[in-house]
Amino acid sequence: MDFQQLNSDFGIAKQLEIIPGQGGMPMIKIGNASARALISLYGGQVLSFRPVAQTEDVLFLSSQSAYAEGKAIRGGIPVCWPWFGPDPKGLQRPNHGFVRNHFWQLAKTEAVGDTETKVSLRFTESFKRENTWRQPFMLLLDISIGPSLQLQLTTYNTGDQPFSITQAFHSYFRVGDIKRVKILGLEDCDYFDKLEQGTQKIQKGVVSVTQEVDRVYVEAYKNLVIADPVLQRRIHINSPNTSTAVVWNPWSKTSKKMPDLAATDYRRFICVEAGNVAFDLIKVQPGSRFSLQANYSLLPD
Ligand SMILES: O=P(O)(O)OC[C@H]1O[C@H](O)[C@H](O)[C@@H](O)[C@@H]1O
Repeated sequence: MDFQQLNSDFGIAKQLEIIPGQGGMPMIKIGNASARALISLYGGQVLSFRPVAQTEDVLFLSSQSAYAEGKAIRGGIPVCWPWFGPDPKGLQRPNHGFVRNHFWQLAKTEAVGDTETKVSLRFTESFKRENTWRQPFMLLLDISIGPSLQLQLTTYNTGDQPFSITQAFHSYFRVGDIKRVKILGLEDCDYFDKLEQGTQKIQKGVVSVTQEVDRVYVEAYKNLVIADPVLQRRIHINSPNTSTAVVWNPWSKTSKKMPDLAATDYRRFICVEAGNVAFDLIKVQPGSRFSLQANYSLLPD
């Protein structure tokens, strides 16, 4: 990786630098008047986002994470595409698709004054991909680092056949104490409980997490809030083009089976994932595109 060339093509003085990160992987380090952020080209993954007034990161990143080709980075916001969860065809292809396990290309960087920095990453069909995904495509991930964190993942169908995808921003949010967190905005929604073979249930009241959870909420609201009384903040998640949301925390027992999480890490994060998951299948016609968007902002609790 030629960091000098990357910086000469994409660096922005006093705002954006491409650095060798963990495992020598290229990472984009951003600092502007609004926030600090770190984005990995491997996985096209935002690893850190911290508005300047905050002492704690908005995102959780595991200190035990692997930074190795073929493995996903545990934390931040992995991109799940072109399927969410296990391989829909049962062909043993990776969980959550393949783009979180490959390098993306840096396509564009831009400073909007000194308060917002924009980065666009590209993943094209010419990249190494699973040989069982043959549909031509191009993915563009637009990231805005400002007072809030904004993501837009656009899928372009560049072939002559339609294809269908599921997808998600698998966001790991840093919380003060999982047992005291409340997730607002899913009240009365139906959900599939993945821990009980997908049994359908109804959410009564706000979501609190006191044990392992793995749920796909359907007809979920576009605005969700994680209320965190310990860090005294609320994380607002807005995702206009989705009708599903996933809530996941592995808790102590399942965490122990995960080599890239420390034993007590489950207390410090919650995954609330905006996406088009399960029955929210998106069909992308030849020559057309679809954008998954999410906006993450903070307010005091
Ligand atoms: O370990 P990973 O492949 O990153 O998946 C981690 C988790 O992601 C999602 O939240 C799924 O709903 C879970 O079933 C899965 O365990």
